[in-house]
Amino acid sequence: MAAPSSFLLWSYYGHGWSRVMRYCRLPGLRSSWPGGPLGARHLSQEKRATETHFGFETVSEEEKGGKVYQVFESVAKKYDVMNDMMSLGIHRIWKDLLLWKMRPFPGTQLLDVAGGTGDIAFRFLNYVQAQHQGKQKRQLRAQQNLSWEEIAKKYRNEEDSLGGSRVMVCDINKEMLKIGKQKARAQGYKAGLAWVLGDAEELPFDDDKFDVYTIAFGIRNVTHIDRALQEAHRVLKPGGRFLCLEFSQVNNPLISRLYDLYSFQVIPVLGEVIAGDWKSYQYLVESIRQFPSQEEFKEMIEDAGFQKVTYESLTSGIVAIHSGFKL
Ligand SMILES: COc1cc(O)cc(C/C=C(\C)CC/C=C(\C)CC/C=C(\C)CC/C=C(\C)CC/C=C(\C)CC/C=C(\C)CC/C=C(\C)CC/C=C(\C)CC/C=C(\C)CCC=C(C)C)c1O
Ligand SMILES: C[S@@+](CC[C@H](N)C(=O)[O-])C[C@H]1O[C@@H](n2cnc3c(N)ncnc32)[C@H](O)[C@@H]1O
Repeated sequence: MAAPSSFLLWSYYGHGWSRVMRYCRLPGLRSSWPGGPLGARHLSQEKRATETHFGFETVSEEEKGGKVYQVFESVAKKYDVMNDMMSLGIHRIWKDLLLWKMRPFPGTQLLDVAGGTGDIAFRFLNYVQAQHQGKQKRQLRAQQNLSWEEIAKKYRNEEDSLGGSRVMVCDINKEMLKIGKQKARAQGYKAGLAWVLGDAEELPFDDDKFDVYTIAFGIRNVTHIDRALQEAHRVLKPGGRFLCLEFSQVNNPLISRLYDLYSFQVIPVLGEVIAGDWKSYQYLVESIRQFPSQEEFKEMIEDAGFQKVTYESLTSGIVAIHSGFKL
């Protein structure tokens, strides 16, 4: 797993800086909050039930799911390369940090919602396998008198190499899952991994089923974030943990200004050049500005019933990891 770079350390400790500029300050880019997850209070009573946002566009709630589906259907093939290009690989460090925060134990049952092309799931499998192998080696060293057949058997047992841990990747988009499955085959991930097509707002699982629920860069795209959070709470076992990696609010004015310039001037261009898709990357940067701040999102997680809710801002608040427990 990659060690945090000096850039990351700079950014990691940047989260204490003052939050001065809350929203995008590029002229004409964002003059109002068109009914965001918390901003619905700006809409009339009548509109509140039906309207939401898709980037900076106001759309009906019925329309939003279809539009989000089209975005990820369109970007699926270029999704991984775009992430490396846009973030110069920094998204990998954020995802590693999510795993380090999770610290899964042997036997952890993980549900990765909006799991897309499997980035979190593969990291989870690498992590639990490394942990389990380390533990097995220590045990083998302690049991000096095992025969070589017994030692070889321990190494061969694929399921056992994960110590019973499993990850279920759930995503609403067939194309993203297709790319994820292809990657899993190519990289040799098989044991302890399952894929399911499903909506974060209506998860196809029983109550109290998972130890950990993760959602990385997914919840921003969901129409009813409150429903997705309630579903996360429902499917977690008592004692289970919710972890969300998502874009958040930058609190340093200078970095915020550069980040806005980069987001609006560079990212759609990269989208067009690499993926032939300006619009989807315009949606990406707009949807980031619509998402609630660290504190607002923390409140939403608490409203869904989670306790001990905390968050950590990374890279000056470009992203944050929120954590909560079902107690
Ligand atoms: C459709 O929905 C989606 C599609 C997807 O593919 C993915 C997602 C979900 C998203 C992810 C999994 C992660 C995606 C990552 C990002 C959106 C990028 C996050 C951004 C960063 C980590 C870098 C943050 C940048 C700054 C703090 C500002 C620094 C910016 C600059 C120095 C450049 C300022 C830009 C201008 C003045 C405009 C003109 C510049 C140019 C034409 C030159 C172009 C420059 C570059 C390409 C270099 C960019 C530099 C960086 C990326 C890193 C810079 C690092 C530092 C300053 C330390 C999804 O939902
Ligand atoms: C930016 S990708 C994140 C993929 C992956 N978690 C990662 O970190 O690279 C967002 C994913 O959310 C999925 N998604 C959007 N709305 C969803 C919903 N209502 N339920 C489940 N997945 C959804 C999309 O299909 C897409 O695969």
